[in-house]
Amino acid sequence: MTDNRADLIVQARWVAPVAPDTGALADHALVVRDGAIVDLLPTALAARKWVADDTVTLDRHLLIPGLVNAHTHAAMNLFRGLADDLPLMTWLEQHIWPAEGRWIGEPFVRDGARLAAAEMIRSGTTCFGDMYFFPETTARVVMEAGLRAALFAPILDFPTPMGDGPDDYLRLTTRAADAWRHEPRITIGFGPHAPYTVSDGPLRQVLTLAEELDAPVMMHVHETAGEIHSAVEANGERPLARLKQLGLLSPRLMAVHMTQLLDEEIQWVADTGTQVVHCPESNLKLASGFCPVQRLLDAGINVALGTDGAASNNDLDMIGETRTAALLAKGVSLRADAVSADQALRMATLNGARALGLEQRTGSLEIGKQADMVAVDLGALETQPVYDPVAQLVYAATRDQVTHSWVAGRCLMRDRQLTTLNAALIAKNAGEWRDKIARADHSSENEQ
Ligand SMILES: CSC[C@H]1O[C@@H](n2cnc3c(O)ncnc32)[C@H](O)[C@@H]1O
Ligand SMILES: [Zn+2]
Repeated sequence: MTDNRADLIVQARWVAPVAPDTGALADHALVVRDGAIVDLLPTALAARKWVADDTVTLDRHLLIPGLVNAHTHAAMNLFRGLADDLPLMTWLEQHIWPAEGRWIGEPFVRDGARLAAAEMIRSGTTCFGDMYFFPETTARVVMEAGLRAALFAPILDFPTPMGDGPDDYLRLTTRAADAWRHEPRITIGFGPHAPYTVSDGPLRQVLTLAEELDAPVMMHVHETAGEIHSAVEANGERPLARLKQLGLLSPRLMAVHMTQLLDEEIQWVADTGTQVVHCPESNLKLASGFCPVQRLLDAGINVALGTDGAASNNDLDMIGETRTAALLAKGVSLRADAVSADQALRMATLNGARALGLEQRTGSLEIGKQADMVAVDLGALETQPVYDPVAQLVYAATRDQVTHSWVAGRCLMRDRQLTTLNAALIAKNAGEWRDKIARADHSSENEQ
């Protein structure tokens, strides 16, 4: 093997590596060998230095690290639009949990995760953090799609279609972690659902097992003011204080939502290195509240971005989510410099990878990392003229301008054509699920 052999060179009008430098490099080429990035250099030099099997020239495009959706429930794509315009607990208790009780099983999770995987690839996501039932079914879809994911197996106090209770869920998670430990594109973690659905005993077991297996933990925390009020009324303690007491606050924990935070609590999160996942559109739609993102960033906390599931967002569009995060932070802090375009892109990429424990593999276009990247065509009229490519991506571009996607150097979308998934079949299956679910909903209405 000669030193100058490469598998792929992508020559782009701009490359935004996110790290070590922010901003965009003009007319640069990224060189890939054996799935990893081996060089990033001016295009004019690349042809002299490297010989590649395949060269892709993208002369209107911005090449960025693949977006990292740090919190979603992929299979819930099949519940998109099932229950809208409701607050969190009504939405969950009266609509989503009954629907999950009726429909969740491996076929639902397989078809829902495929629909989500196709949507994610088409909108620039290459890696996601997922909390949902039957995580190994989702893992098989991730492998088929060519994506990368950290899958958090649910832990709850009560029975569900996946198991009888905490002991069952914990057993399933450890078994799955063992089964997938050699697959570099899959990480299995623990997903204790929320402080109000998991009691202290199982939470202590999650902590012990996660440390033993060196696995990440994901939990919905301080999503609404109601969650805090009920906890204080029931146990005289705010949920975050309880998690701190149990020893759960650490870099291993991804605390999702975090809309209700006292100054003292922000300090605990910073001191323990706890990761925060901000889901602005789900928080807006369920009227849950606002995460104080700029205050968290100022305290040195790693803040990642997630869409949450398509049943509460209602899409898995990380470009849209990034824009919402940047705009909302300005409104909430009354500071126009809060969450700049560069910071927003970092939250949507490197911060997500860090939160998921995948920072060594993905999240930026740095030599040695896996070649997880997407190209966005900024040549459209709607994104002309281009003064600052990163600002244009965050404030003006839309997801349909994503043209190419690669994970570990493998192409998942070329010129908007999916290469690993069958879009027509996925859409057909989604329609069949809709018919079944709507028919059942309709007949139960008639019974009442
Ligand atoms: C235990 S699997 C995941 C579980 O979480 C539910 N869910 C989806 N979105 C939210 C949210 O914003 N807050 C709390 N719980 C949520 C989902 O329906 C599954 O039951
Ligand atoms: Zn969620």
